[in-house]
Amino acid sequence: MSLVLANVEAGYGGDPIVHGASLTVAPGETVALVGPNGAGKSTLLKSVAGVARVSGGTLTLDGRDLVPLSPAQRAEAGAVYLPQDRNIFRTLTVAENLAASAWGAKDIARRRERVVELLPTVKEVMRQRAGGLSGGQRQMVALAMALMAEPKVLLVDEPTAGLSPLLVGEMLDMLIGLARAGLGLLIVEQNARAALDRADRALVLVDGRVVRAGPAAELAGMEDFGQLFFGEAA
Ligand SMILES: Nc1ncnc2c1ncn2[C@@H]1O[C@H](COP(=O)(O)OP(=O)(O)OP(=O)(O)O)[C@@H](O)[C@H]1O
Repeated sequence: MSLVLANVEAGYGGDPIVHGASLTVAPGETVALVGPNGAGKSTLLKSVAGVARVSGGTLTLDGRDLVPLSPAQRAEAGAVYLPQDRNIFRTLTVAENLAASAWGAKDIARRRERVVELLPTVKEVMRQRAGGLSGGQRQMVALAMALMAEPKVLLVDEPTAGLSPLLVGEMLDMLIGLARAGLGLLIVEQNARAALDRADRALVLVDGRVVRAGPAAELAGMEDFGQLFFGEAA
């Protein structure tokens, strides 16, 4: 088991926002965090990344306690965070962007080859300036940049934000393809149905608490799905 959270309480220094969340992400597995706006999904993801504060419970990656580590140390340990608003350097080429995000690694060329194996379409835009790419291509480059850190588990916050409905599916399929290649994937996703259709397992967060957890396909079929997510009448 790669990433393990047990009874995690997390927030930003004031009252906790996430209360007692437990989850695991194994290599090769995709776990989706879904739930209504403001439920604490991003905060839970940030608590793994080291951007939000863990005030209770335990958080380990391959048995190593992540809580005392800085965000950079967590990335080095293998827990790599891809924030929703990840900046790419618009005036640099894609190749330069990838090199800049390899955390000073000495084996940049090898890492880049591995990233191209995982995301072959990146190769087509490698020499282009990032600022000239489409929104979907820029998302892909941001993902490729995160992969340059060689994550064991990738923490992705709303990867489909701002994408057209057609690209939502493509982006999620691409992410799940990465997980199948061996890394663990923890995704916060607004498009709950699209995520549940594809992920292996899922957790539904409401008011900072995990109210459902299980195989994604089972959660997709739950009777009170609409009520939980959209406040629809049962
Ligand atoms: N940096 C911060 N400092 C203090 N409170 C914050 C911070 N970021 C988020 N919050 C608060 O934490 C709560 C949960 O927000 P969070 O972004 O984790 O929810 P979410 O489920 O990801 O929602 P959304 O789907 O709208 O992004 C909200 O009340 C929000 O105002």
